[in-house]
Amino acid sequence: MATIIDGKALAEQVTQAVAADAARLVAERGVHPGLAVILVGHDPASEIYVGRKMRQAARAGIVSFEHRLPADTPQADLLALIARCNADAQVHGILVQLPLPPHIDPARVLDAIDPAKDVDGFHPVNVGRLSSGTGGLVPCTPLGCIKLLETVIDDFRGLKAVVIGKSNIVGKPVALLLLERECTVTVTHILTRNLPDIVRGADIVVAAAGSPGLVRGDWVKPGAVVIDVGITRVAQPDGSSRIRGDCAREEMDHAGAVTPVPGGVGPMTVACLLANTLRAARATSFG
Ligand SMILES: Nc1nc(=O)c2c([nH]1)NC[C@@H]1CN(c3ccc(C(=O)N[C@@H](CCC(=O)O)C(=O)O)cc3)C=[N+]21
Repeated sequence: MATIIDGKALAEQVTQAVAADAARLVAERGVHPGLAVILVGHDPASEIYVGRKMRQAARAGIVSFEHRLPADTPQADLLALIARCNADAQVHGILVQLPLPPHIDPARVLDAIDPAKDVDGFHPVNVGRLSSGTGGLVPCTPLGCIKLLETVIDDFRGLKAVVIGKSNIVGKPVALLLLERECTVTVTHILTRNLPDIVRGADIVVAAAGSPGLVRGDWVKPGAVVIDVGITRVAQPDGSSRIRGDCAREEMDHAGAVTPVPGGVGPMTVACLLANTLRAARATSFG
């Protein structure tokens, strides 16, 4: 039977470690870690995620500053708010929840965030640092994937990793993190030919296509480790809905280890946001 990697439990460990470090930062340096969370509009999923981030931040001793803006907020107003957060010494991390309404250019918004406060790791400076392996803030979901993998893999060197999905938020950065650990990395996507055959060669599979049930049991080599990043709400015949990942979980008994959905990558994303905020807060009190 495949090991089920408990993302919720690991996220709780990370959150507790952040809480301990945050308390020390307050006691020793008088720095209280602060996170600005900016939500534009009323996307129901975003409201839930933002609520979860603020609740976990509070548990870790991070002060959050919530900014809820109407869906028709002009881009210039959002940029002005970001400029104020950049200048605010109480704010160490800035998160602008995505997706943004269509009249706002996400690239302009991400460019406006001070790279030192970019706890999502989406600013071009941090993207560049990740690609050159020079220590910027790393996107939360990819960081969570690596921490989950580290619970079952000691030595990544030379392992074959196949990433499904090439987004800037997950696919590309997780591929870079695996490459940094000296995996042999193949990045695939929806137009990749013979995808099942490519996945069959993998020791590590990171499924981040957003396509529920895409990865079937016979795509996965016995003993492989499968990280399921997909979180899709799908309707059930009885009218209710449930969350599904990108992997057909019931077909993965022969895998070495798999992450569940929910309770896998999702909670780790939030915990890594807290860890990044603490890192950003710490950096301001040195040098
Ligand atoms: N700037 C920005 N940064 C983000 O990190 C970001 C974002 N925008 N926009 C949306 C996505 C999505 N995201 C999730 C966070 C937690 C769970 C999570 O905790 N999921 C639980 C519950 C799932 C459920 O019940 O809905 C789980 O998988 O167990 C999921 C998804 C962060 N995102």
